[in-house]
Amino acid sequence: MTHDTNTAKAPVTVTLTGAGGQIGYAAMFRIAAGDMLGANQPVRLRLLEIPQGMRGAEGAAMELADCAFPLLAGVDITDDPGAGFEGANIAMLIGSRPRTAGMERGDLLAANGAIFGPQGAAIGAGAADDVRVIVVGNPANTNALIAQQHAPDVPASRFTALTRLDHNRAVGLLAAEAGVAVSEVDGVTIWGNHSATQYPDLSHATVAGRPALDAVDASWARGAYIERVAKRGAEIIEVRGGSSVASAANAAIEHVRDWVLGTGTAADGVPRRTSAAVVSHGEYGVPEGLVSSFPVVSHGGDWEIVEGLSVDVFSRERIGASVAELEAERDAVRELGLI
Ligand SMILES: NC(=O)c1ccc[n+]([C@@H]2O[C@H](COP(=O)([O-])OP(=O)(O)OC[C@H]3O[C@@H](n4cnc5c(N)ncnc54)[C@H](O)[C@@H]3O)[C@@H](O)[C@H]2O)c1
Ligand SMILES: O=C(O)C[C@H](O)C(=O)O
Repeated sequence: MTHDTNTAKAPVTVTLTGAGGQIGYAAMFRIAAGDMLGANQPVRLRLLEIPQGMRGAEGAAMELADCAFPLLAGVDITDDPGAGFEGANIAMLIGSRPRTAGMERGDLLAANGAIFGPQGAAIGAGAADDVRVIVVGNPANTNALIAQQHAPDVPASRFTALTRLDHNRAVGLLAAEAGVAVSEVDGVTIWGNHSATQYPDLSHATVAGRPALDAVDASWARGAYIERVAKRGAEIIEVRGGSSVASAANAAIEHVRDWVLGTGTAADGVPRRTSAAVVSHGEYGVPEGLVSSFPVVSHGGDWEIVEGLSVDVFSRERIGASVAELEAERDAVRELGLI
């Protein structure tokens, strides 16, 4: 019989904003079960809401208690960002309005952008020294930029935005087209913004060990595929009648898990890559400071952009278009006085 040593480790404090909403609800039970930080890592959950969302968060906390998760060291519920981020090691910024049919994610900038400055400032004021922030609320990249700009004393590399959902969509759709298992797909990259301009790039992807562009029709890979991945969020809204929830929660959990525990290596010893929106230092010509999606690996608790991949003219144009949109969003939030 194995002896459970969970209690020997200090709990990690995970702050979830929007904990009374859909994605928060889908995420918190998996986090408390150990899916994000591992089966031996106790967690303390901080549920941060606005007053209207407090009952939802309270109800969810009651259900958490009813699960009696051995790893759950405690749950706090608050509508005060200062208390919500105090000592936070992981901050998952989900709370904000989702788009509805007919909207682009960028249309949420004015409605949601104002949330992220005060939350960034509260993270800067009170979070733990090792805080890692993932922004899920849309438009995620630019909201992450806003939060980061309000926390000048926190290393910029600790602010990220979620494009893992796009990455997972891109992997799933490629596997289906090629008729292989998801586990046989490697090297897919999402570049740019979590928006309709994003570029799911198969230039360096492989399917069962062979170049993806040989395994599927290249005109599909550089046409309908890109469109389908980039507009998958809208497709879900259309079919489900509401924006993605469980797949978004799953992607956010995978993003944090890989960030903290590492992306590791495949059986052949090659580092496993994924996609995440991180602050650019000018890699691949993306202007410094923008929060853009890149091919990344993580080890030692830090994301590292995979450099040196060849970028052909087609890819260069697609990346450029998405980055131009990120620049326009940055300029718009400057105009609005949000940064
Ligand atoms: N990046 C991605 O891949 C991705 C994927 C799916 C959804 N999203 C985005 O995630 C966000 C949340 O989606 P949802 O379905 O959970 O929405 P939801 O409406 O179900 O829940 C949002 C919750 O956030 C709370 N909230 C609002 N302002 C807040 C604040 N200042 N502090 C704390 N909480 C606050 C609300 O009270 C509500 O309970 C949306 O912006 C959506 O577009 C992003
Ligand atoms: O598309 C949306 O508005 C929700 C989310 O960003 C998604 O990609 O599913």
